[in-house]
Amino acid sequence: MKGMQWGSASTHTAAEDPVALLANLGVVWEALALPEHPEALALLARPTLDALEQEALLRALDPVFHPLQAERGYRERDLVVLYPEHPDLETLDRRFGGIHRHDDEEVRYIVDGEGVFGFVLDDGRQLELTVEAGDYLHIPAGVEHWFRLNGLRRIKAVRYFSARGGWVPVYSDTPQQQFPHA
Ligand SMILES: CSCCC(=O)/C(O)=C/O
Ligand SMILES: [Fe+2]
Ligand code: NI
Repeated sequence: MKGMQWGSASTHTAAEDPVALLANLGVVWEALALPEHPEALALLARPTLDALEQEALLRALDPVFHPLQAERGYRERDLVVLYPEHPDLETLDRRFGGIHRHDDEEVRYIVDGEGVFGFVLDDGRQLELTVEAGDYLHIPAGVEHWFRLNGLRRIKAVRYFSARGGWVPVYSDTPQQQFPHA
């Protein structure tokens, strides 16, 4: 994790551990080392990947996927590749930038770049985590969260699914607090 920040209306103490607070919601954040796989590292260094390159990268990352498949029952995986020139960046920003939840778990393994996941805690406070390559995030169904790109405007993340389509955003009317955007 690259860092975290609290929402403007979320009083907190320095002693509070955001990962522990998120664990109360069932959110799992873990550091999961990227495989030392020369082909994967070469593909990860590319700004964009075509369909064949994405599949090659997913196969190279299967040593991470297979244990998750056995342990947590994920059946499929695909790749999100966002970069400054991506044609749908604004649409995706709007789609995921608002507070939402999903009817299925949201499981993301960040393999390149950075992104910001925000959460509404069970006491209503809000915080953001800046995630980076090697971060594994599991958001249970129903947890209110959001996602935005940071100034880097670049991320590659593997999405793991038990069932497809259950993670369409269901928007919440919880007002989103202000976060000082670095
Ligand atoms: C980096 S994954 C893209 C964002 C996404 O899938 C989601 O649901 C965010 O909440
Ligand atoms: Fe989401
Ligand atoms: Ni503080």
